[in-house]
Amino acid sequence: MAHLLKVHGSQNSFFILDQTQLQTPLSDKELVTFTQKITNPQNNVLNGADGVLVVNKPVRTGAVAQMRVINADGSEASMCGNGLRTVARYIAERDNLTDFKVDTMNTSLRVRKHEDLALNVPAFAVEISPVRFDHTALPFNNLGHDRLLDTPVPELLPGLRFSALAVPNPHLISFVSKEELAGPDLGELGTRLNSNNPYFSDGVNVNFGHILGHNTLFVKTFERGVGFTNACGTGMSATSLAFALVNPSQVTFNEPISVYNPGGMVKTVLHHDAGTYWIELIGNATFTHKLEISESALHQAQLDIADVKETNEQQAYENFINNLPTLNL
Ligand SMILES: N[C@@H](CCC[C@H](N)C(=O)O)C(=O)O
Repeated sequence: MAHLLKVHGSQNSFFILDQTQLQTPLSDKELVTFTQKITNPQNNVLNGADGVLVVNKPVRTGAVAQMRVINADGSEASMCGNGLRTVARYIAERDNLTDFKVDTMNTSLRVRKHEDLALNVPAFAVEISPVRFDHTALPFNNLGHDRLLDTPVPELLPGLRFSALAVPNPHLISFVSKEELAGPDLGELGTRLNSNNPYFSDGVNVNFGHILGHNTLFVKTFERGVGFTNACGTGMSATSLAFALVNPSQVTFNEPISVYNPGGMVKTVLHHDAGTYWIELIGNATFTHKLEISESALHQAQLDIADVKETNEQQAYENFINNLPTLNL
């Protein structure tokens, strides 16, 4: 029997599949088919998910494992911040570690166990880097700019200003009013830029940030390969850095920023060392269910789940979010 975990970070939900525990790892084609099926809520496996996090053996010296991120539509992302926290916890418990490195598509990133976010809400801190601003890193084209930093871009949406950061997955960010946050713009722009369009040829994660105060933000994300999500870890990290660069008087580096999102709250800490930006993302790593499935069912993407066990961690997470301050949004 193979084991899967259903997990979430700020209710950005995933299945974790540890390929090192299988007799035969899934091929890339099998991973795509399996992900598209198990994440689809209509297939009734725990209401689907935003993606599958695949754990493999490390590929770089110094890392203890590799994480691959398969989005719900089968595309592969270079990074996933909420997902990395849950994979960090999985590996920490599997290998009895507290501070180590995990390979992602472009680089190895440091992860470490953090004090619990609240009673019985385990938390991890993960490095988000490298950060790039140039249009080749996203990539974007045909907008008449090499980089966007609080730049009006009427081709995208008249009246809003945009910043673009790769961390290293691509993020487009705009700081908006309460009314704009609640309106249709995010869904329309996210859908347009993740379909065939002249600007973002590989699609882009679109984040609307709403400033709540000093070092305090709300972020809502339309995620590439997924659609609206409860939270996007790399999106909240990129939006935190854009917040500091666009509104320097409202942000202190090296001190936690509280980032609220539709699924809860995380902390980010901005660093600027030797001319290089990097971000620490701190938040819950919650395991909600353990599942068993035969290896042959996995390979054939047959969702014959042999057993599902609830972990009882979700209640503690819900207590945590019920105790967050009420936001006037
Ligand atoms: N939700 C993730 C980001 C997942 C990747 C994204 N869909 C992409 O294609 O870049 C996060 O928590 O960072």
